[in-house]
Order: sequence, then C-alpha cells, then structure tokens
Amino acid sequence: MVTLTLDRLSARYGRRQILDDISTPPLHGGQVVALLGPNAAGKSTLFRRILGLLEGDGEVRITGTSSERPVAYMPQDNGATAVLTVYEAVLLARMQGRRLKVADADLKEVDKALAALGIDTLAGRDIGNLSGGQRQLVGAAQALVQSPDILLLDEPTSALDLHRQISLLSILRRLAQERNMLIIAALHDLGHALRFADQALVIESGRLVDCGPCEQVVTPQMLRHTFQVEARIEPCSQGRPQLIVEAAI
Ligand SMILES: Nc1ncnc2c1ncn2[C@@H]1O[C@H](COP(=O)(O)OP(=O)(O)OP(=O)(O)O)[C@@H](O)[C@H]1O
Repeated sequence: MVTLTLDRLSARYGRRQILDDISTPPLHGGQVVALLGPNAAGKSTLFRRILGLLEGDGEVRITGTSSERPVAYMPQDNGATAVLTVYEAVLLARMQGRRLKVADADLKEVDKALAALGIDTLAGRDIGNLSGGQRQLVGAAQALVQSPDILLLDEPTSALDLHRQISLLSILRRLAQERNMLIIAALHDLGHALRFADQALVIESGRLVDCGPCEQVVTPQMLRHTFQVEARIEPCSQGRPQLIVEAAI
C-alpha cells in the first residue's frame, strides 16, 4: 500500500520562503486527508512542493508503489480553454507520460472516470463551453483517470452546488477505499472535512499546526487559534460530528 511521508519540508518562490519545516507521520493509502488552513496558508504551495515543482529543503517520501507516476494533481483553477471535447481532454490526461498508442483499457478508464463522477453525458461537449462546476468535475476526472496511488485535489468542491459537493466527496471516499488510494484534498469547508476525511493536516502561515485523525485535530481550540472562529462540534442525530460556527472573532 502506498505511503506518503513529509519530512521537514520547506518551499520557496524565488527567495521568498513559504513553507517551513512541515513533517507528517506516514499517510497511508485508503484514506482521505483534509488539507486545511486559512487563505494563503500555503496549501497549494504544499501540493506543488509534493509534486516536485518547487525547490526547498526536506524530503517527500513515497513508498509502496511501483508506478512511475504515482501522484496525480487537480489544481485549483483549470482554466480549460483548449479546443477539445470533455472525452478528449480526459483521454489526454490519461495518456500523459504513457505510450502514445491508445489501448482499449485507456478508453475504458475514461468511460469509468466520467461515469464515476456522473459527467458521462458531457463527453461530447467542448470543455471551453462548460460551467464552472462542470469544469471542476472534468478536472477531477482528469486526475482520477491517471489511476494514481496518490491524488492531490486543490479545493475540488469550490465551484459545486451542495448536492455535487456531497456526492463528489462521497465518491472520492469510496474510491480511496476501493483502490487503496491516498487522497489529499484542500478544503475550506471544515464540516466537509469532519464528515469525509480520516485525517486532517492543518497548516498556518506555512507551518504545521497539527496532523492526525480528523476528530482529534479539528477542535474548538484549533478553530479559534487557526481560523479565528468560535465553534462547537456536536454529534448530529446520526452520530456524525457536526460543526456549528457561532461567530468570527
Ligand atoms: N507563484 C508565486 N510566487 C510568489 N508567491 C506566491 C506564488 N504563489 C503563491 N504565493 C504566495 O504563497 C503564499 C501561499 O499561497 P498558497 O496559494 O499556497 O496558499 P493557499 O493556502 O493555497 O491559499 P488559498 O486558500 O487562498 O487558496 C501566499 O502568500 C501567496 O501570495
């Protein structure tokens, strides 16, 4: 099973240090990790550092995979402007770094990804003409179709209506378990994090606040210090933890 460990990780843009000394315990496949932090905390930067797109000290250790490209990434904005249909865009994502010849198995994976995300009816549409939410789901399909061991999703639900937010997060949770995939999703909705994530990794101003089981990390104290909100966490009628925000402080 795949494992990702961050060891004293830092990252910078030019000379500007953004991330400093971020370490985590091993994060295992089969789980969803919520990457949490206020605006400009460094969440997208952490993804770019994990992908090797930025320089910095420390180490990103990935074990338990035989894949040459174990990590797939869905950026925050995929301002898709290419003249491609949804099907072609997802197939192109599948073929990145693979041999050029498209096999039946590749087409099946594209069909599976579109169906899993409920966007198979968009297959023939031009990606340039989609709504923001539709584009976001296509972005998720482009990441998923790469059959990664580790999937990094930067605010995957930010453009989705409530139904699609819940259904995407449920699908991702199920796929993580079925495929033993590690999913790390940057989320601003801490209620979603409590409901769908196994672990939470919280950063603030480029430094680690905490990393561990969601219910131990997302506490009223952390919410007060890191997010400046007064909040309670109470079980709903079905026993699931619910976030109740009283006020911004
Ligand atoms: N290309 C860049 N060059 C220089 N600084 C950058 C660059 N991209 C981001 N930054 C800075 O790095 C810091 C962290 O930004 P980052 O996008 O990682 O935060 P974030 O936690 O993802 O924020 P948000 O929740 O607002 O999307 C910010 O101060 C930002 O201005």
